[in-house]
Amino acid sequence: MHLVFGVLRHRDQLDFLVAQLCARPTGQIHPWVRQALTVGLYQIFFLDRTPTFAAVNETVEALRQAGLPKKLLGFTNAILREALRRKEVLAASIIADPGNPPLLNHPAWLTERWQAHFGADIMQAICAHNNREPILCLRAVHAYGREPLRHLFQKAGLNTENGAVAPESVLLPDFHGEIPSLPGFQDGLFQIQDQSAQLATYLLAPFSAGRRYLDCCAGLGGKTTHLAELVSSQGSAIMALEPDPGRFRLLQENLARCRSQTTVSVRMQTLEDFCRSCTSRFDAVLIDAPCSGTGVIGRQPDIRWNRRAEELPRYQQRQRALLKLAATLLVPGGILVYATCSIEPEENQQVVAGFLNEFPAFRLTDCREFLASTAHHLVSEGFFRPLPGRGQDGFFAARLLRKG
Ligand SMILES: C[S@@+](CC[C@H](N)C(=O)[O-])C[C@H]1O[C@@H](n2cnc3c(N)ncnc32)[C@H](O)[C@@H]1O
Repeated sequence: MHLVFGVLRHRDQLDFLVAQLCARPTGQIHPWVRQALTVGLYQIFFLDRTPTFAAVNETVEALRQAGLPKKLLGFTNAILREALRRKEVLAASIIADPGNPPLLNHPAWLTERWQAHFGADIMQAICAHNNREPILCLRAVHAYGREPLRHLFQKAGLNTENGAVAPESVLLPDFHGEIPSLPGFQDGLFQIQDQSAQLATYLLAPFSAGRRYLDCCAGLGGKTTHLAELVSSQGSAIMALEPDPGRFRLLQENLARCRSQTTVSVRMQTLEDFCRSCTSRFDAVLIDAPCSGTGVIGRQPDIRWNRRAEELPRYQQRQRALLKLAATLLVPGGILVYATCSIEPEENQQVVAGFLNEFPAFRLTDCREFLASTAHHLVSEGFFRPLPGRGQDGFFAARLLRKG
């Protein structure tokens, strides 16, 4: 997984190296050889824990096991050895080549739109962030607390940091192991959750007694479990929907691990199906909508290569439909939080603007009031919209109030 993700995070640079090292045009190289070369070159140029002879031998061996002819094995071997000979000069050329545009390892349609929306410097900072290995970010459960959790990790020899923006967040910058091996996992002392996602749940405030909450797109339950910790257990109830069977199973597991006192009911259902039979109304509804995921490309590096600009209107259409449905489930005075892990205005501000136009009974409230002061700089025009950065994913949330 590390090798595959690494290749996806450095694809432009690796393709550039292949082009420098092979006399024939890249398009004419056998596709398996080309892919194997990028995996070998990734280890040679970006990893210091793989001995170079192993990177060469294992790459050639992988192609041998795939049944490729000897001639192609020899070709691969020769290219990788040539890369070792010219490593220093080539390494310098992929970092900064003054005569050429920087190799950003993102498709042009994304870098061009980010440059247009945020300017060249921020676009390059987002790409640089997405090209680094992400830092593991956890949310300490409310009842246990962040400092005791850090203490527990420190006793196990783990290096930890407080996240800069979310009050319950703990970063583990050097940890690359199995999550269940972390102390406190089985006891439900933390959940894996990025800082931006952690902050989003606070927008569902108030958390007073006797309120009913609906999490329309619960996924693995990152926000559902957080909400279950934040709400008053006195008479409050949470309903969570997740139609995907695999995610639904993990949602149930995560809820069981979090051991909250609050009643959480779960349904393996779409919002559309739920609305058909639901007669109850809720005080707060969260719609964490399916989206392009351009805010989480650092964690899921394949997203940058798999998405297309033409897909954004389709996402928008679905998001508008889900938001409209969710709005029908609120009591007067209720709170509707719309969120995505996209940084594209089509999926965010445009969806909210279209909704407010169509539903004058709702108005936007300023997210700042509900977030810790450490996160106030992430709010603009009332929206919570952090860009990808250290220990923080790109995210969007709007808090809408149904007028009384
Ligand atoms: C962005 S993810 C949710 C992440 C989750 N809230 C969390 O905090 O971990 C969106 C989820 O919506 C679910 N989904 C997709 N279509 C849906 C629909 N029509 N109704 C309800 N959920 C849906 C997807 O299966 C996916 O798990």
